[in-house]
Amino acid sequence: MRAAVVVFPGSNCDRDLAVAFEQAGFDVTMVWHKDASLPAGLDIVGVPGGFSYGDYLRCGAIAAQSPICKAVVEHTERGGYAMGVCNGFQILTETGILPGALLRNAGLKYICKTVGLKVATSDSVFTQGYNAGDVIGIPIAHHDGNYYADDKTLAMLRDQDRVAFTYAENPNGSCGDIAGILSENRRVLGMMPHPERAADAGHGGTDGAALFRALAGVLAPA
Ligand SMILES: NC(=O)CC[C@H](N)C(=O)O
Repeated sequence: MRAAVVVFPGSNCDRDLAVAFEQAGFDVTMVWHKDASLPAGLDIVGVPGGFSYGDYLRCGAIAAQSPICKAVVEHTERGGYAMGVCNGFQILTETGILPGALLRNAGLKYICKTVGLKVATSDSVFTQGYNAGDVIGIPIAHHDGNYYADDKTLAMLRDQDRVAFTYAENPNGSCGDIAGILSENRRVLGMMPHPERAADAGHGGTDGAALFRALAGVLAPA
């Protein structure tokens, strides 16, 4: 199984995401933002957290214009799997791969703590290792994690069962307590909390590991 992790100037969770993929059994290739293509035979691309391009303009806005993001868009348009964590989620919304936007936290402060995350659907390759309704402990670390979408988009996400995770206690003002969403074909996940920071006993929590294990279970060659 092959995963790629995109690296932007300012990414700081790229290695963590790579290790989480590796521990689940993926071979991982790091891909630089200036590369115009993804490795052949890829099973999933990870867009990591961090401060791409210093968060200038808007978090993820400049990264979304990079050569590699054009390749990520094409990969998802072909039905390829992708997941974006934190800044990666911001980038996926800026590319238009996922709907909505991440605004400044309602309290205008950077928040770094472990939060209770409710699994809203187990119907995806990312969340099938959990039961809907499970509350898991996953760290957040962001100042722009306030998910916004207009009412029509929120209704569509709910109707299509595309809300992956909600916050048990909303830390940032996100519409509908939304912490993570799925694409229409359920093959792209964007989430603000960091499952790769709770994927190993050394992290102090392992609730994120089931996400990577589930992915590996589905994407493993038969
Ligand atoms: N951990 C992250 O990816 C941070 C994302 C972004 N720089 C923010 O603070 O909102």
